[in-house]
Amino acid sequence: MRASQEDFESAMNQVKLLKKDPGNEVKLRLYALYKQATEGPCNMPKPGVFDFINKAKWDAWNALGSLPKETARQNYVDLVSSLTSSSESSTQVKPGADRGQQEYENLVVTSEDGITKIMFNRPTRKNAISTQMYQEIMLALKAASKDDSTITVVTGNGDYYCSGNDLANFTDIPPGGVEEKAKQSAIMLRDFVGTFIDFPKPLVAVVNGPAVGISVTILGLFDAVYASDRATFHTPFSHLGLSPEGCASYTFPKIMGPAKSCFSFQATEMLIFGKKLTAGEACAQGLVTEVFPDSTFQKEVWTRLKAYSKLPPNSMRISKQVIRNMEKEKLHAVNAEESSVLQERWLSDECINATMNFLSKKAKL
Ligand SMILES: CCCCCCCCCCC/C=C/C(=O)SCCNC(=O)CCNC(=O)[C@H](O)C(C)(C)COP(=O)(O)OP(=O)(O)OC[C@H]1O[C@@H](n2cnc3c(N)ncnc32)[C@H](O)[C@@H]1OP(=O)(O)O
Repeated sequence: MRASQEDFESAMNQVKLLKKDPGNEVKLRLYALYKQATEGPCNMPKPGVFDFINKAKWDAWNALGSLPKETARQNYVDLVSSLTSSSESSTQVKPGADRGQQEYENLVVTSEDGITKIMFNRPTRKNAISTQMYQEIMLALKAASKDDSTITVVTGNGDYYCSGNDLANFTDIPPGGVEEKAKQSAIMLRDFVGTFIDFPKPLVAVVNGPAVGISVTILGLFDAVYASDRATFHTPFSHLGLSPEGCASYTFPKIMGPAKSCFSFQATEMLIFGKKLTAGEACAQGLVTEVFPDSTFQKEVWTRLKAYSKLPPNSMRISKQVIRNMEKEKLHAVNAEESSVLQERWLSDECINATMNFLSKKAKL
């Protein structure tokens, strides 16, 4: 069932009654979804760079791209519902409380109905993963592995699931120079992927829109992947002078390969030639569990997840161990090898030129 006009209006009223200021990121998101739901794609001229407030609003609305009005209305209702429930029955997880520091800057993490939801929250950058965001995702996963929830879900805010590594990560060079940056990044990447390999509870990706790069490769480490039919799956490593990570060099041929072969041309077409798959194609290849029409995606997926979250948690955790443990050692070895190969790749002319072309706006995928 989609959110009706009545649900939408009721959500608008609830926003006015919120006891706690939800913060600027969420307010911008509410604004953008409201505009998209009522007027469709952004139709305002872009404000000047010094008109900060209107520029931020325009960016947020424009970032929703061609998201259908009905989906925006549903997302608005879902967001308001998560805000009202987080201030009432559910817990808005604040890792800062554990760490004695601030909340996540690039994620919205909520825990409700036995499900911890980790939502990428940089919609104006298509949820590209900055260095800080890699750290926040690792922290959020570690917290989720110990909390009371039964299932952990990863999803994206806005029209994208995630556009992969933030290419601006290449510009933040420490005093030790680019070699030092590559070394630190390889360690970070290995730890990041390792957190997914070792994650002890059922881990589900709710892929709300296009997914790129590392956000695609790590899907092979999830226990279920539900995708909207707007989602696409793209690993343009050769276009960027890179090579696969996230254990995809091992998991993708295994997932996509025909039963009698140790090799899969579908996997190589994705990982070497950068072929972008539609959600339907990714499902046919086994990378996606099930595809849903975008208009009913959120409703159907969350109804199903809520039912799954009521299953006995220990049984689910043990089943995951039984299914995954035999592979863990191999996955850690693959992860170490992929990270070490990338450490070299990041210093190559092919990678540096491709990254600079993107950052100087000469090229997109
Ligand atoms: C020295 C070594 C350092 C290494 C550090 C690495 C650390 C770990 C690495 C792990 C390995 C990961 C690999 C990958 O993930 S590879 C994939 C990388 N991703 C991309 O190449 C995507 C690039 N983005 C695009 O091509 C397009 O933006 C996209 C097709 C995703 C969307 O296009 P669209 O036209 O719809 O939207 P915009 O381009 O206008 O996007 C809005 C703004 O967001 C910025 N953006 C989007 N994606 C990224 C990104 N991945 N990195 C940085 N910025 C991104 C985009 O530039 C727009 O910004 P402006 O509004 O300022 O123009």
